[in-house]
Amino acid sequence: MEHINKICKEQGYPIEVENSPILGNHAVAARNIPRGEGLLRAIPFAAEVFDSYKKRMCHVCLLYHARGSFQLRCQDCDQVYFCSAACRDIAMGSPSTFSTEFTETNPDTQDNNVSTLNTTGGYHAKVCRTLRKLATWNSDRHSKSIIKLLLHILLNHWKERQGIPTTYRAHRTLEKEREMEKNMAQLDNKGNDGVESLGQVLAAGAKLHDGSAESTVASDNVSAKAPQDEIQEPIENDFFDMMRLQSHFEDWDEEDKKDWDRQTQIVLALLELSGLTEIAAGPGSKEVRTLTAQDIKQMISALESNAFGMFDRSKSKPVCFGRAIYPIASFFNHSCDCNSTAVQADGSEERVTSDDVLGVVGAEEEEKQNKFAKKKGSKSKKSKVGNLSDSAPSTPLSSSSPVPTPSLSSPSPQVDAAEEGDEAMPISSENGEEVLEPSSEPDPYNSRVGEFRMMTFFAIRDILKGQDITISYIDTEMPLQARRLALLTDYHFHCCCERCVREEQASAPGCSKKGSKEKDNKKKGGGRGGKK
Ligand SMILES: C[S@@+](CC[C@H](N)C(=O)[O-])C[C@H]1O[C@@H](n2cnc3c(N)ncnc32)[C@H](O)[C@@H]1O
Repeated sequence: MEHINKICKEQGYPIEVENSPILGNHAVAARNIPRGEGLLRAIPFAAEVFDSYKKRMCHVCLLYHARGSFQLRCQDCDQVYFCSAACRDIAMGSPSTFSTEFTETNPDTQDNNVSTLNTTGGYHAKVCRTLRKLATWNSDRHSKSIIKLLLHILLNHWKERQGIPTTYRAHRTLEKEREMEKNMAQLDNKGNDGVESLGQVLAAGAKLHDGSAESTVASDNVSAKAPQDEIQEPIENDFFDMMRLQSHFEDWDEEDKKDWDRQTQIVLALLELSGLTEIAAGPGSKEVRTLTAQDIKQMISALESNAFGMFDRSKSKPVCFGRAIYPIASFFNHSCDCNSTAVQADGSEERVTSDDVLGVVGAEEEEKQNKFAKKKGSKSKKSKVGNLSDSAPSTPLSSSSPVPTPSLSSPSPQVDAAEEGDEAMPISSENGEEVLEPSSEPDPYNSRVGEFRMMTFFAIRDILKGQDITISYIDTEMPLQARRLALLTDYHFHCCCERCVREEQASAPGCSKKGSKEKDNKKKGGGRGGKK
């Protein structure tokens, strides 16, 4: 974990990842952290939308269109949709290439000043055929969505090996170019009498995007600033961080294991179709090795236990429309009395701050705010991560924290429910749903478009140096047995957090019979199988 700790330190994040035999990899406080301080910003290594929502999510910046569907798409596979020409060009390659002269008219946007830098060469082509095949495969939607996520993880690893920038980086390059363009236009307007020199203008543009301006966490006083106060560069993990995530394949039910044994050969064949069956032999290694069936099962199991849900929170009940994997965020262990929470950006205009998360609003004030939000027709500007439970707790998690419980979500019943739910709500332009016309597309150069579902963690209590930093994966308002059953069923572990131990000891001492009670319940039909 040394390299992750180095990155966190360099970027001013007050966390470290430690390893212990009992807790595995887990986040701890690198220094004392006051309540409300930002802990981390992270970008997904890969994200995947459920088939039935594919037209609503931009495949590149992960912007979700809550009211209808996007129009731009790959016409060959019809599996990936884009909010803008810029996002499409990042995935599919752009018709023009970068030159010092900015391009003429962009045929899609009719915008004369938009340059379409070809940063990626269109990596989507590598998986296009496979996605088309996968779409016609008669398998359950859960398996298909996990396989799609796996495909994109391996595609992103291939991109890493080719030196192709991540979609986030490519998007930032476009933003930077746009900024320079604006600055140059400004200079033109000022003409020869302009007060600023070309050098000054370009330097200003570059400064905006070299991370230093956005990440103004002072290197000499790291603790003085927090991600919620400044736009701090998020952590982008690599493939081998993903490979460090815990897998629980061995704990799966026999039936689930057999299911995946059968599907693994098909998965390997699909990966073969995209030339994605090889991975680097190790971090930074130029040598490669071929993926085995065991690798695939371990990775699928790791995705099941570690992926976060992406939720549409514009509805009265949050709807899960896909999964995203943020390796560093998955190192946060669970506690039923957690000390941090996470918020997932959803492309709304304003950035979330700790005030949004911690601001204790009285019931009356809250009602007023809700009314106001409804009146404006605006959706919530923040999207609390996860929430396995559709009935997300709106009441305080604990008396000291008014924060609804975030949680990891991949193996949740609600994920399936969301997939099912969409059947009743097909997305098409014919059924009267809103389709974004190119003219009304969001500005593709606005970094806030989609936000890449950037996840921000905040401390919801004071955390002392060396203490574990925890989030909650489930609704912690449930009683002990129900909490433990949920964690065993969906995450395959027996929770021994302080609160569980305390409550257990209050009723019957000892936390030694690891999960026996919950396993009994599960056998009696109280829980779901490993593969959802
Ligand atoms: C999302 S991962 C967290 C990172 C994990 N510790 C690792 O090494 O990759 C979730 C897994 O961590 C372990 N875990 C997290 N919270 C725990 C807790 N309160 N009690 C026991 N195990 C826990 C379980 O194995 C669980 O499946």
